[in-house]
Amino acid sequence: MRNPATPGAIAESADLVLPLLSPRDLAAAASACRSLRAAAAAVTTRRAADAARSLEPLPVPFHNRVDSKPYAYFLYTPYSLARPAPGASSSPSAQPWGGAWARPPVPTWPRPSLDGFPSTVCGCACEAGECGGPRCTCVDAEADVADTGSEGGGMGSLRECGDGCACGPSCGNRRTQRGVAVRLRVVRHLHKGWGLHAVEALGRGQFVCEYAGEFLTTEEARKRQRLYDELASVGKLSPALIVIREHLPSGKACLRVNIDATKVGNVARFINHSCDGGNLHPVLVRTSGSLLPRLCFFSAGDIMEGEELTFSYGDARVRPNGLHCFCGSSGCCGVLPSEET
Ligand SMILES: C[S@@+](CC[C@H](N)C(=O)[O-])C[C@H]1O[C@@H](n2cnc3c(N)ncnc32)[C@H](O)[C@@H]1O
Repeated sequence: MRNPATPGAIAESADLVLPLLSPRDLAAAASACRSLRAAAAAVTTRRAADAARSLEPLPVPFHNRVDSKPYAYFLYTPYSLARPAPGASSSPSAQPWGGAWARPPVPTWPRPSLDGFPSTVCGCACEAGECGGPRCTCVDAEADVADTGSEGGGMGSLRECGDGCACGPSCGNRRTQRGVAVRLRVVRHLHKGWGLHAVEALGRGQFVCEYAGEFLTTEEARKRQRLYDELASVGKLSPALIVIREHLPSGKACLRVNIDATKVGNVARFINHSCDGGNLHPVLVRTSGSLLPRLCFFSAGDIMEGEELTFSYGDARVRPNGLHCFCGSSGCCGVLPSEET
């Protein structure tokens, strides 16, 4: 029988356990012995190599020339998750990240029901290649953005095929459903924390990523926002809770969607604010058969290799404890817009 105290046996067990640990617990384990220190260092290196932990078609590495943080810790989801009902099993609290075993790329298809509601079975029955065309019932003639690269500011809208449609994963009317297919990296900034950058040049109107996280009720979103504001004001947290409001032509809010990517999210949680509107165009995507819309980002214009990806978080309301904005744009308000809950 193998001696469980030999370095080989320790390394084997470490590879099962260490990827589940938070950075603080990983550091504690590393201080126990030499073998664990080496195993923990390897986990850190692998975490820094892919923020998306093989859950996207391409890896998204961290890059830090500012301080010694190798990566940001959070749980990854490629698509938004409905928050479990009170009493039901809660959202995951740990997820293996940085193990030596090669995880087979997770298929981005079929996606689970995005909003936790049973999918209504409406959809199109187009012939192959006809989805998105004039006869496709998934296309909304009223939608204001066929041109998702419009630079007019505001939020665009788009309709895509979904669960109830006869088409499959390669359908041309599912541009936002195949994960992050452009090369990105997460770069450390001196004053803004992490930021998301393009590693390749992007053309205008290209799909970049969805803003994925936990769908929250408004009550829960308000509760979390209060806590996040407190922690952010003392520099202990970079919150990533976004509130989307859709308005009726009358101007009255008719739909509010809260997505929190702070604890569970995807690469979009690293997108910083820019007072000039940034280079990303937010688009609400409705998928046939799903009740909740998804927030997706398209490039608002041509984007250069290496450029930081940003969008406007909203209008800055000057609050005494509002965070300082470091977007660097010529029209910078000086204060980061904060969510009015
Ligand atoms: C959605 S997160 C963006 C990623 C974040 N920088 C990080 O390190 O995880 C939003 C937070 O990023 C920071 N941030 C975003 N845009 C900023 C800006 N223009 N100036 C200063 N800080 C910014 C603020 O701390 C804000 O609460």
